[in-house]
Amino acid sequence: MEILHVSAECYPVAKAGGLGDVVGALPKYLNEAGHIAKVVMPMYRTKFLYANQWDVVHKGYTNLGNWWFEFTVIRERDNILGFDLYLVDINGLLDREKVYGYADDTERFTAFQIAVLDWVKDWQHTPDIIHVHDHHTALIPFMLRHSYKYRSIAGIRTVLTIHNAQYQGWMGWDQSIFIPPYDMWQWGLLEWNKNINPLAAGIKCADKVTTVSPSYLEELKYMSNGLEALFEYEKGKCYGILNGIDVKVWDPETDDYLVHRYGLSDIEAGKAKNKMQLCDQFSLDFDKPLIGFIGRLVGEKGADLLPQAIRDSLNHIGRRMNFLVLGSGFPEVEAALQAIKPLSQYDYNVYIGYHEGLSHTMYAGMDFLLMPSRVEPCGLNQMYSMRYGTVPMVRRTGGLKDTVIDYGDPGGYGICYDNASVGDITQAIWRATELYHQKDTVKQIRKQMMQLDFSWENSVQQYIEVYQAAIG
Ligand SMILES: Nc1ncnc2c1ncn2[C@@H]1O[C@H](COP(=O)(O)OP(=O)(O)O[C@H]2O[C@H](CO)[C@@H](O)[C@H](O)[C@H]2O)[C@@H](O)[C@H]1O
Repeated sequence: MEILHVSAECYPVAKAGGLGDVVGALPKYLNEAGHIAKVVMPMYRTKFLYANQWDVVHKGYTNLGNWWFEFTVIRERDNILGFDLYLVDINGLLDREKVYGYADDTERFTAFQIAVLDWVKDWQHTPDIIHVHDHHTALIPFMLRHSYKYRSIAGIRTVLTIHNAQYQGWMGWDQSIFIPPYDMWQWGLLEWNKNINPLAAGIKCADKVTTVSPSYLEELKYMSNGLEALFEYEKGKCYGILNGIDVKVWDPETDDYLVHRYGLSDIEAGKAKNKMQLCDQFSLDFDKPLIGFIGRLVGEKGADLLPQAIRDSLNHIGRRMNFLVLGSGFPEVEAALQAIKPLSQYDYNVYIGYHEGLSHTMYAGMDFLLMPSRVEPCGLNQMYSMRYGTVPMVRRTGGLKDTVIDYGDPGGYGICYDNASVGDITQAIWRATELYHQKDTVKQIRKQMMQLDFSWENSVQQYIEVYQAAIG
């Protein structure tokens, strides 16, 4: 089978979050399973672009409403990612450094999707499946099926994976001219609540829809930012498949970002060295448990609860632990986290921004990773932390519920709580502080977590079954 992934992110080319990790790994493991998987994404101006060799494979001329533009498709020459990688260049729209966050994101991603379909239409051969990810590429199933100019390729099957249903790419009907002329009888497929809703259109039009964990699929039926009824209606074609992690990238024995690498045989010494490095760098106290947070500082991740939970812990549990936060997002959350810094007695620090290398050192050097998410479609951080022997402290939701068992339960290894509230987080922090001093239990938990299998092999088989079902 040949599968073309269309995505806004792909690690290490461009990554803003977990979507990049998944699209950087899944195709590689599909190829290893004997299929042909390729990725096409926008040609942002990132380091990866300048560091590698490319061939031009296609040049096209097309339009977004009244605006006509040229686009170029290039392919990475040496297959260094383990799959064919194509980038689409559209001057004026995609030639930016960041993935998202521009006022014209709707134009950027709609033009990207049109360019991709124009290219596929003119390609010498067609893939069996076009696999799109999140709302940035979710108009493709509609356009492929109903825009007149893609009639010759309308038979290609489509799969949509939802990594995050909070963001849906809403467009006003005044922007409908962006979509290449289509069968007007089908306008209802684009619509949801009086707007064009690309994610909803993708759910309606894709042959199969997947979410990134089984629990998240269930949750979407009663909590999906307005799409609840649609998920209930379309449940027959939806599948929940837990993400894997790229165990080649995320391996404490070989991780290039780590100065002190370690494996199962020297977990304690390895983690101690990494913790020492973090404590030196961020003026923290090595002897106290180190509890960290890595991620986008947004409501979904429960990041707004962190400042109060940290303050309450330091005030009420006592200064028996350290905190280190890495992330960026809502300015008010960033400011509230910065405001704790002057109160630190060598037990709190924060790095505002995105830092891939630091995240790896943190997974290795922390004792605990806090994830108080309100919504967590799958969550990769908890799986990375376990692979690095760091105990996850998660709210029971979505993929967190599917991957972490409380250490108080049979076979358990993590710390779990039910509510995204300051009280529950503080209680979990207290439990972590207590657990930290049970050295033998911690050693045994670390060993157990590092041996858990979160590799892609299992999930890849489930994707293959979904593709086969889509092809019929
Ligand atoms: N400031 C920072 N510096 C360095 N690295 C940072 C960082 N902030 C985040 N990261 C990294 O970005 C990734 C975040 O992945 P997640 O899966 O936790 O969340 P995200 O919400 O982006 O993904 C969505 O898609 C993924 C993939 O399907 C789902 O797992 C998830 O639940 C869903 O919300 C991790 O690799 C993390 O280390």
